[in-house]
Amino acid sequence: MTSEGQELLRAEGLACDRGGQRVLSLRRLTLSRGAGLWLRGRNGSGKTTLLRALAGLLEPAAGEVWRDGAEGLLYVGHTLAVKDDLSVAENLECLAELSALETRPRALQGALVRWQLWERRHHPARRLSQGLRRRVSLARLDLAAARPLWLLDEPFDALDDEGQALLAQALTRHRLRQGGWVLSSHQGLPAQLDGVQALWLDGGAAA
Ligand SMILES: Nc1ncnc2c1ncn2[C@@H]1O[C@H](COP(=O)(O)OP(=O)(O)OP(=O)(O)O)[C@@H](O)[C@H]1O
Repeated sequence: MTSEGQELLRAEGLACDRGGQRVLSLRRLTLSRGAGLWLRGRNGSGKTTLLRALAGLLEPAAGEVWRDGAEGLLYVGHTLAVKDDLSVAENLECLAELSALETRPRALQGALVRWQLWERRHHPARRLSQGLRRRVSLARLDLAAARPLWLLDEPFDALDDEGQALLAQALTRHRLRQGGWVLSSHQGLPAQLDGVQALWLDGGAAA
């Protein structure tokens, strides 16, 4: 049994190096169940580095990251892992399998419908615009309800207003079921996400 406000993620005294240089120092970051956190900062300020460290994909030079639960996390990187030769539906299934997410046909169908990809489900991904490719990548969020922690690198990139609204809905639903997320975004977040806590990174130190 989990309850609102219970800590989902904590990092303390974190320092990360890339190419032998210190690119991130962060005294403390916490995320509670039911909360979201928006990482902000200029290009190169360390948003991707921090997300990868929080996901356990990058070993910090110092400090500790603590994550709640055996239920795990979902990390969605900025690079679109969408394969040109696969159809929209095949790509989603492949992404779900790679992340060991739900792959039952009904769940996959529901995700395609929700992200308004159903009509294009047989199209090869090479025919998709960048924004539609981003939707294919993000549709896996619908299959990741059981992962309490989502870490998303620039998920709003290339999305039109409708795509942004779909993502905002997915993020809100996750908070309502007591999941939590950390995402980076250069652009302002849609109005549905007003009030989300922001953390500014400043290339080496977090404000
Ligand atoms: N593989 C790497 N080798 C060396 N330096 C790297 C590497 N990856 C990132 N860096 C450096 O680490 C710093 C932080 O990069 P990072 O990608 O985390 O920033 P970011 O805030 O996500 O940037 P952006 O807004 O451009 O996506 C930058 O100075 C970058 O040049």
